Amino acid sequence: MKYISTRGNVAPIGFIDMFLMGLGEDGGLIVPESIPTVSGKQLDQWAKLSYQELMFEIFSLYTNDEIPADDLKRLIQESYAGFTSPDVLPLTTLNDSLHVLELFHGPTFAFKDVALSFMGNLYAYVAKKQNQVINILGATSGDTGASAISSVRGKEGIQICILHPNGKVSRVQELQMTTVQDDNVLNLAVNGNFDDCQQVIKELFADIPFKSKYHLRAINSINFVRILAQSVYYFYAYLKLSEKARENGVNFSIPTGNFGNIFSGYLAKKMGVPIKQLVLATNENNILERFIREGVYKPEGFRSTHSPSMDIQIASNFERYLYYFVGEDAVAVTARMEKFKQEGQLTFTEAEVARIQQDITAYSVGNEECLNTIRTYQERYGYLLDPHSACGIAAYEGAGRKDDGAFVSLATAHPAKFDEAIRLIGIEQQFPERIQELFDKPQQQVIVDNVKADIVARLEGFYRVYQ
Ligand SMILES: Cc1ncc(COP(=O)(O)O)c(C=O)c1O
Ligand SMILES: N[C@@H](CCOP(=O)(O)O)C(=O)O
Repeated sequence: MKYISTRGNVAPIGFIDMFLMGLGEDGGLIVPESIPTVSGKQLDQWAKLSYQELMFEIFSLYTNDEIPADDLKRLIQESYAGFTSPDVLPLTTLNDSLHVLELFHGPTFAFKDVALSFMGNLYAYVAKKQNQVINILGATSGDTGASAISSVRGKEGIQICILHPNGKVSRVQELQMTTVQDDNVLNLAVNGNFDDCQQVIKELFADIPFKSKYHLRAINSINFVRILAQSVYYFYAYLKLSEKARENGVNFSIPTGNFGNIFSGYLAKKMGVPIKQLVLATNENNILERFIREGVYKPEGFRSTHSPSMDIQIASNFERYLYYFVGEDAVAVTARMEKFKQEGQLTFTEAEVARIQQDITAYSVGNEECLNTIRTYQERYGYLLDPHSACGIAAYEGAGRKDDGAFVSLATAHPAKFDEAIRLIGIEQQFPERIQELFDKPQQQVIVDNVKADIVARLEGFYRVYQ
């Protein structure tokens, strides 16, 4: 298996090189040259596998044996040892057709741990094998940063800098990132929003001399390994449902911001998971919903919502979807992305919108609707949703076709991470100990304006130069 760029100007590379490259050096996103498929028979044979065993099988289709099987198995086992559920990702049934896949039982209580616990270990493995310094640069609206820091803090050969929007993450997210005292961690709190942070890091990844000098590495979903690791939970959810529950197929409702969570489902479907509907849930930052409903991809005023991790306008993985939408034609992707850069928007024809809607159904969730959903599900099922997971459920309620098989709604964070919203509906929750203890710890972060030169100066003072 080789990997190429959506813009067509990266010579095919192997798995480890793809992992290290992160963003394509031509500014595109990395995708596999061809997507491996899994037959129904093979899927059935995987039904009894543990999460770790399933992940090993799926990754083996992509790694070209560049990581010996025993090493890959060990890395996977170690990555999920810190998850608190024996199932890693428990599937909770709320009613005959609605199931919630809980992706938040990792060290930082959000779904990002599913991929990043593994990626942290993989970076440490590569650093050791290749005697490399790994300088990680990431942008976060709160969860990716906390999870990435947790996965590499104190690890030899790795430095990590995370940019987050100052004052626009939840209190717990901020504490999770900034109470880490290890020397290999730098938190930059940027006076701006998540899109500003993401813009800066994408520019730095596209600056090849800078990237090479520091050997910059990505943990965001621009890195295909993130997407691949997240695709595993779609297989897992499908296989965890009883044969009876999934006899008419399976559908997913997916809280989405950077398009990574849903793109992983799109990939799993292309690999052979018999998924019928992919329902994309956004909050009031609904560029993706407008793209799917109206065929206009255009950022509009940023809003702070009760689901701050999804307060995103420009979605990284949109380009990966575009690549498959235009028939894996890198020239067409480049032309459209160039147009987007020039004109600030992309429009799609009616016929194209109809095709997009065959792939994905979209629903945007207002702030009040988000809170009402949390309240209703607490009353109806005694189940406390976090505001992001509530967007997924609201989208299932508002846009899912219920007569079309089982529905799995992805629960992407623990409600304790977003107590600001939970309190608004009058619910007082007990925090898990690992969250409660954060409130007594000192914080370390550097507040910077959204000025690229200032951010670069901070990075240059922090990263080790690769010799
Ligand atoms: C809790 C939570 N849910 C959902 C999402 C959406 O995921 P993605 O941006 O990968 O689509 C994010 C991050 O954006 C998140 O942190
Ligand atoms: N919600 C994310 C935003 C970054 O997205 P990523 O999937 O590209 O890492 C976060 O919590 O930081």
